[in-house]
Amino acid sequence: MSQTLPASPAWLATDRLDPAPSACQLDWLNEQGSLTLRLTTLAAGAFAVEPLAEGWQTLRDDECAVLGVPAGSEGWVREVYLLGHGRPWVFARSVAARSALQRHPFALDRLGSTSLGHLLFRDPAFSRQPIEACRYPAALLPVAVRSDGLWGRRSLFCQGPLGVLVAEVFLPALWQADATPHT
Ligand SMILES: C=C(O[C@@H]1C=C(C(=O)O)C=C[C@H]1O)C(=O)O
Repeated sequence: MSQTLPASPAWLATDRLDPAPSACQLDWLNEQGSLTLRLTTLAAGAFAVEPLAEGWQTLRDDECAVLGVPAGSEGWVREVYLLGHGRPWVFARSVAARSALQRHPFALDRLGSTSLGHLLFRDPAFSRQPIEACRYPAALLPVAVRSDGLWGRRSLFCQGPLGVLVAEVFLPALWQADATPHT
């Protein structure tokens, strides 16, 4: 029996999404600044990063394509929840190719509950490529937050030949929080 592979996200420029997200969702999808900073503001400081899984894995084909490495390449994978008031608001998966990290060390594996954003937005040498978005395949989410049709985005942060691909999936609890700011 053939093994069914998890769906691969269909990433598109955010102005090509059809049907289009709501204006609020598009505003978040297109956020050019640090998501950590924006979430911290929305949470009035009650923000945290919860690491879920970290380690060397075979990267997905769509990740290898963006990182410019052969399909089936290994890389460091960091999956986290970004929490507001202790609730998961965003699921994030950040990856970098082993071949690039061996040449250009980057503390992706030593962050723990420190936000990756502090590294990427601190050093001006990191440039961000255009943001893409998709309805993120539920099968690629942690079971606890698995749901069809959630909006996800990804962008590649580059520092010379080092690329860090960051994907963020916006969870329903964020839309509730954004609609009703915490009192
Ligand atoms: C890129 C950023 O870093 C955030 C922090 C992450 C982490 O700590 O793993 C992952 C995704 C990002 O939303 C950011 O703050 O914009």
